[in-house]
Amino acid sequence: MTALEVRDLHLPIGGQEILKGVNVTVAADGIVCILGANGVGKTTLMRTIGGVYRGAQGTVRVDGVDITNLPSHEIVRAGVSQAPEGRHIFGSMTVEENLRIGAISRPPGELRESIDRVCGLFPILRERLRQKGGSLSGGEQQMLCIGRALMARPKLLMLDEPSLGLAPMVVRTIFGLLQDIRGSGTAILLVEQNASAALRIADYAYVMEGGRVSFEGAPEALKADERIVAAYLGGQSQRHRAPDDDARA
Ligand SMILES: Nc1ncnc2c1ncn2[C@@H]1O[C@H](COP(=O)(O)OP(=O)(O)OP(=O)(O)O)[C@@H](O)[C@H]1O
Repeated sequence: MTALEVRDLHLPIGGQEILKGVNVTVAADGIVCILGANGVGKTTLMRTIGGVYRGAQGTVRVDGVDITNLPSHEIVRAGVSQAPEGRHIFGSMTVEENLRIGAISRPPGELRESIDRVCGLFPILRERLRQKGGSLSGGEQQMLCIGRALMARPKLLMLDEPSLGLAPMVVRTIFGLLQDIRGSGTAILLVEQNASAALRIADYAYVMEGGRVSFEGAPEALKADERIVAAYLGGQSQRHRAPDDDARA
């Protein structure tokens, strides 16, 4: 089963084609990452899938259902949630109120159980439920952002740069939790500048350049490609690594 199938997706903005025929697939239990330099269309791809940008050509299917160009609230109902870049937590609202906003598309009777599920994944949020969102640390705010997206019980969770501005240890914790989320039945599409961290948890990756996918494959294939390593992984390809390099990383 596929959680997401994007076929030949084109998106014009202001007369300029920003997405130029993108194909991406995420399996129902998959973690897929999208790498690429600034301005190549990664965020635009997520926003087009999520219905923030409309007027696309091509198709976007979620769990087999065509959601191309639907309004974003219908796309949330179809099973797609986003944790956007910059987190966009409501700082003057409590953690619980932030979580409730994420459940707006769901029946009210589910609310308590959904909060429990999210707090099961992120126990620190349970301790902070009555605190204001703005009082949380950066890592906790990222957890709240992901938790809020999970309140909609998505089939597909899209994350845009979740590691941005976070210490390496916090990134490790959050990326570990993404593996738990996948294990709980939600597929993940991850846009990430921190390619090393993303490739550690992804099953498959796409590299975008100029609005197109320029390379795709399993993480091992990316790590073995000298051009990809030089551009995104800042060092030697796996073929040239010393045996103990991974232990030091
Ligand atoms: N609303 C918009 N209006 C005009 N141009 C836009 C708009 N959204 C995106 N673009 C342009 O589309 C291109 C791709 O932007 P996008 O934000 O998708 O890149 P990105 O790969 O996510 O990079 P970054 O990591 O810097 O966010 C850029 O040239 C950007 O200026």
